[in-house]
Amino acid sequence: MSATGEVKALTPPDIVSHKGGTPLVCLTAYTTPMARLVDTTCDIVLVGDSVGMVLHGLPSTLGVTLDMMIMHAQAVRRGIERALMVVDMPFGSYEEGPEQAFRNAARLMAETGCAAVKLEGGESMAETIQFLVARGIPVMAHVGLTPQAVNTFGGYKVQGRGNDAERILRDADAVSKAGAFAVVLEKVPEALARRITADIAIPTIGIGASSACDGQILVVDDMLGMFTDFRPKFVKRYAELGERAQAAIAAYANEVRERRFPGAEHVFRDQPKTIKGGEAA
Ligand SMILES: Nc1nc(=O)c2c([nH]1)NC[C@@H]1CN(c3ccc(C(=O)N[C@@H](CCC(=O)O)C(=O)O)cc3)CN21
Ligand SMILES: CC(C)C(=O)C(=O)O
Ligand SMILES: [Mg+2]
Repeated sequence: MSATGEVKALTPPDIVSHKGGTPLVCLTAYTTPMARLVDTTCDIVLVGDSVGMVLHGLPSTLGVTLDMMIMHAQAVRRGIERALMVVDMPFGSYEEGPEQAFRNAARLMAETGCAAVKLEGGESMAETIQFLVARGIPVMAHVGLTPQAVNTFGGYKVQGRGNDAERILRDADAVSKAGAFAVVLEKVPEALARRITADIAIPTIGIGASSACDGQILVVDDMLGMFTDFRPKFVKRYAELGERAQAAIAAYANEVRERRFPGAEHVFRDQPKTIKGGEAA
């Protein structure tokens, strides 16, 4: 807290300082209320393009637009005080080249107040990352399983097994040298995650990449048991909010059908009772 009572927000250099130290705690959020819950305990809040699958029912992240990301990021911004807020650049908004990436990343920052952007890709995106960082846009990279390339991979498969490990290592090294302040490592074998984490200068944030990483990230709806369309091996359910919600909805339906809801305490009468202070019930 500062003298004005404001909480100091974490910055990309604060995140880098965790390299090799206390693991970074990261979760997604797409709405103001969830951002408030996550902000109190997490270092990084990611407005992920997973929002398309989790909240909009899309079959992949490929249909997510920049306007969708801006709207969710604006909502999340209102719920954040302390955590570093990062927004995913959606498919098609950065791959053409550094200029396109800068134009759209600048829009994300200007219109949402986010502190950084995330984009998928390794060696092939190094030039773009360098271009953004040199112009004041902090970048989080994302290598290994990059979901926007699901059609190229032929599914959400483990990346970097066997001889393929060198490719992921080169990708992680390239984004680190290009100036990214952190890199998400998704669905890679533990030994490779350990090697990359030891080799590169920036924190590795794992999702399905073992505890060898410098931090962890999950989709918050997955770990709360609110998104049940698929359940990758790397997700641990810390709650079953989906089941709890289903049970509450069923209880409401029963009470409505049996005329037990609304009850006397939920009903307005013709003559309001005057309560002390003059407020009518
Ligand atoms: N809710 C949610 N959670 C995520 O982690 C997530 C998204 N959405 N959307 C964007 C990407 C997609 N990701 C995914 C999606 C599916 C699997 C998955 O089903 N994996 C299966 C095996 C699939 C295969 O081998 O083809 C698994 O059991 O891990 C993994 C990561 C990670 N991201
Ligand atoms: C799972 C994280 C890393 C992500 O990219 C997303 O939520 O879109
Ligand atoms: Mg994403």
